[in-house]
Amino acid sequence: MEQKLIILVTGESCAGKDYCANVWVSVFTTCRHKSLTARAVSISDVTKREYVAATGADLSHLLGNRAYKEQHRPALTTFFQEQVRQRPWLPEEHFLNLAYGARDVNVLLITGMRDEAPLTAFSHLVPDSRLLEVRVQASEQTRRVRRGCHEGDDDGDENKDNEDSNNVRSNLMALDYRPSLIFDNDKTGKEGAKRFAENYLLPFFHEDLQRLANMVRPVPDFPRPGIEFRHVLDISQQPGGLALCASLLQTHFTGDWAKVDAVVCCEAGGFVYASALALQVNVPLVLIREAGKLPPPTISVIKPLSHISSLASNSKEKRIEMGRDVVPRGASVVVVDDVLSTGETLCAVLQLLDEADIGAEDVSIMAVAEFQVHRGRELLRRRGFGRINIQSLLVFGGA
Ligand SMILES: O=P(O)(O)OC[C@H]1O[C@H](OP(=O)(O)OP(=O)(O)O)[C@H](O)[C@@H]1O
Ligand SMILES: Nc1ncnc2[nH]cnc12
Repeated sequence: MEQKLIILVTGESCAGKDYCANVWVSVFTTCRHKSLTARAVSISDVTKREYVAATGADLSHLLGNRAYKEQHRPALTTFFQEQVRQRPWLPEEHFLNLAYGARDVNVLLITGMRDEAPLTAFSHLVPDSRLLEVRVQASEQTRRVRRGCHEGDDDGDENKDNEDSNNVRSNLMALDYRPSLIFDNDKTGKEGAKRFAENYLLPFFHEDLQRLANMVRPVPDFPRPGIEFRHVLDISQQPGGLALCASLLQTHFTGDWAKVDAVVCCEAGGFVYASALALQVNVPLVLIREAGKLPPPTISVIKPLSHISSLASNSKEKRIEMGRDVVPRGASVVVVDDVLSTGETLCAVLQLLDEADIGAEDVSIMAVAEFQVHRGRELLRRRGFGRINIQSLLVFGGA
């Protein structure tokens, strides 16, 4: 079976999360190039069921009747908070229950999420699936209108009171993390949502991406017993591999190449794909090397070992460097690497860019392959780089 795609559909109340999720289900299931199955579910329904079991409230009213739900909202919120206090792993449990329950479909869309940065919080739990967060946005005015006219249209969000009384949270700029994709849902009707899915969601099932994944062979017990190594660099050693990878990096980038001043990469793996991409998009490279290899003036930072290098070597860390004046201040850059696993390498690169006065707001990251189980995104967020757009062409499970 195809790799499963799990889409967390987030956004403010009445932005149209459930509406969009259902439109996107129909785009997947009616796709002419591929036979795909898809389902949308709300993660907050589980809490509602547990609330009903504990209080005797009416489930069907709670799921479908807005007025009834409004009446129960404060109690529901308190109930959920108390549940999480007693069982801190509840959000993870709920998420996993939905993921396991959807083993039969190619695409699972989850609405009703309350978690901050849910991709960072959950992706390691489903390391074999690709997890995306799509944030649905609409203006305050549109949301107010929708709240009035979508009688009975439940968007599964018990946190409405908090959100609506707090305009800071309602501003995407105020989010301290970056969703994978943002859909502007101000216009009425399905057309915009459909086009969005065709342009940004269906490409994850394109045969070229599958062809790229097939070029990465698994190598058992390397560099240590029990590790299934994925030879990501081997893509470049196969006929057409480098060109395919560069072209997918170019087309999957959600930013605008015309606004990118440099492609930044770190030796050795990063050099390979970044060079091919830079050639294709006609943007200069910025090369980060191990200390002592570049002529002065340089700036440098300590880089802890990557996950795979820490398995293969006894040393602890090294120093990496880049030319001090190669990136003009205020430039926009895309960092390209072959692998994202623990995120230590990317953190060091971002620190180096920071030293060069390139702020996180001017950086995007593209990795050829991500190993979600090592929680690289979580590390980046903890180190203050959570608002950077990170895109990975391939996602692999395993150690
Ligand atoms: O997220 P991380 O755990 O940091 O892993 C990712 C890094 O691992 C590999 O590099 P490595 O430092 O092993 O050296 P190489 O590129 O020379 O193979 C790869 O090229 C990435 O840069
Ligand atoms: N299994 C794996 N194969 C290749 N690179 C990795 N980095 C982290 N885990 C890896």
